[in-house]
Amino acid sequence: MTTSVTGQDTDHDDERRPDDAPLADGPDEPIEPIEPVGSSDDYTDDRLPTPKGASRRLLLSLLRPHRARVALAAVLLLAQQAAVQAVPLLVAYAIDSGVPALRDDDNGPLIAVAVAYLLCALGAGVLQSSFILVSARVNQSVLLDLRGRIYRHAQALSLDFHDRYTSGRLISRSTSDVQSLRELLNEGLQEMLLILVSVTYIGGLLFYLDVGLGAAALVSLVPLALVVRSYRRRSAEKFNERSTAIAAVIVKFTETVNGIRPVKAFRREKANDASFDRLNRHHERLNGDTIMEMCRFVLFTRLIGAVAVASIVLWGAQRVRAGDMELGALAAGALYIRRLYDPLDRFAMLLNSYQAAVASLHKISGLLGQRPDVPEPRDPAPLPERPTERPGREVVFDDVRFAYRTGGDVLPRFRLTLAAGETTALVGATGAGKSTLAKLLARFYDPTEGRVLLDDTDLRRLTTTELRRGVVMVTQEAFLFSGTIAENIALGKPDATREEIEAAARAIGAHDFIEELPDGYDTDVRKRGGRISAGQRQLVAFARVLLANPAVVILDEATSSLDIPGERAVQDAMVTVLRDRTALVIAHRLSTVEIADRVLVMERGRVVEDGTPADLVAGTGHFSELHRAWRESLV
Ligand SMILES: Nc1ncnc2c1ncn2[C@@H]1O[C@H](COP(=O)(O)OP(=O)(O)OP(=O)(O)O)[C@@H](O)[C@H]1O
Repeated sequence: MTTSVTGQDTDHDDERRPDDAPLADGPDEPIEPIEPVGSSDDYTDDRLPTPKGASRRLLLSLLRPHRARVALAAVLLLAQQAAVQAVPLLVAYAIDSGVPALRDDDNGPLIAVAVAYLLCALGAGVLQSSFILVSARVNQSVLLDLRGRIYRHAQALSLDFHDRYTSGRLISRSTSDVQSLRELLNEGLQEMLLILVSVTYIGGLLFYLDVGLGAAALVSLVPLALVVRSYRRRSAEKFNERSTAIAAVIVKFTETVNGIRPVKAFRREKANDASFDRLNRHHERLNGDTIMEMCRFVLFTRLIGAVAVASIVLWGAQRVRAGDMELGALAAGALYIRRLYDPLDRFAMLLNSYQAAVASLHKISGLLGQRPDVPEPRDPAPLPERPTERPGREVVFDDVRFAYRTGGDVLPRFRLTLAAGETTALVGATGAGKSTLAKLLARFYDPTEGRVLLDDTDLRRLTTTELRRGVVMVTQEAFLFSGTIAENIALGKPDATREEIEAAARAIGAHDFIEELPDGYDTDVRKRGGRISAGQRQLVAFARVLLANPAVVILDEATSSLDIPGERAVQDAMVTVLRDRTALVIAHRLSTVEIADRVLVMERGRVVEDGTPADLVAGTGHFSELHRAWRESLV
């Protein structure tokens, strides 16, 4: 998708969006190459090449700023578990010492046990709430940071990436994938830690009560560990597939909503229903698979747990009878062993959310690992001062060759100079390479070979800010962002005053219609009454450019003709925008070509005719033919 100052998608998007083409290595990067994470990107299964350990590194980098809170949460958790796990010990003490003392009329030990119990229960409650509070703060910050990172990164990635990855997938990353991480962090991780800490405590306490009991419990954990391992392995793949499947559902949904006009125009509703239904069912089927895996896991762990508890209690009873163990120790031991196995069902659920989160984190880290094909320079060069005596800047395509990732050369090697301050019209059949040439000048892509120079400075050496100050592209259908008309114009210069905004609108001829809107410049473009026509949107986009005041402007003229009064207004505005700049116009109208200083006719990626409009009309080439046809169509 090609976005510009107007934020609009240029043509061809739909043809290039599909994920089905295998992608070759990225273009050469002569200046400051950044190692791409991977070269063969298979987007069909929604996975980007992710280096080993990337998810872990991502999680650590998210947690690092909250080290102190994480440490505090760990201490709170350890203390809370110490309080919780002291209870069976108190029971053992009550049975073995409290009850015999009571028989001797000494109720002191039992009262001590009761007080200790109360303190433990109270302490555990307070510690647990503090733990929840501290960890919730960490989780919130982590998720906030992660969503922000995804958004910033998505904006920073090149058009080439967006052409292939689709907006639906990006939405899926920042919604359902972040959500599954949220579920893990908010509930899953806390409980998992709780279980792990409690299992460690219980193990230690069982050994303390009786070495035999401890050893028996430890042995019973071996089959359990095997079952957990096998479940993790089997379900990991299922979760990955499920997360891919939900992304496909979201992709289909956003594609339909984004393309609702063609959907209706071509009566695609039924066909879309069918394919959406297929994707939806596929996702549900995978969901069912993950639930089956969990059922299997619960069944096995329950079985192992029941057998282990029964065997240990029977064996312990024998030892009590033989006088090898105190009754209190057996009672406490039985309580501990139950506590050891009780949370296992929960553990299965937690493993589920853990697996889902791992799959999501993997995908997110794959996305965040992508490097822009059009990177920021490490050694930026400033643009030279604009000489006052001449407007615009000189543009040179210096031995440029260009191929998209997916095919052969679209622009074979060429050299082209656009003189400062001149308006050049690009004409040619569809697919000739006009937009590609324009996109190279806007640095939406970098040349495969050669350089694009702006006043002798390679575009690759300009920072984004400097580049956008120097070159602005306006695409066919001006896109308005949510906000007011004034805000939309001010995109060209965020610190512009209201006077400057109005002056730009006046110069473009947009002031009158803006004043007639319900709230004038403060009309919200997404609200009722704020809807404006295609021609008016163009005018707003032109006012934006005028305010941005770039040295070079690239214009992709709308192919569809506007109504005549509208066209006149747009045409006049265009002349204003082009004045005193170097301009490259992908021209679809004769009137536009006629105001150009120079016309380039393109055919299969090459410039086949080059001259002033008058020269070319007088000649015998393609342009004179085109010109004749144009003239005839106007009669
Ligand atoms: N992102 C892309 N990935 C792969 N191929 C592309 C991409 N964009 C354009 N192409 C191909 O490059 C060639 C030139 O396309 P380009 O859009 O530059 O033509 P154009 O002259 O601007 O056409 P139109 O007048 O229809 O806009 C076409 O064959 C097109 O299919």
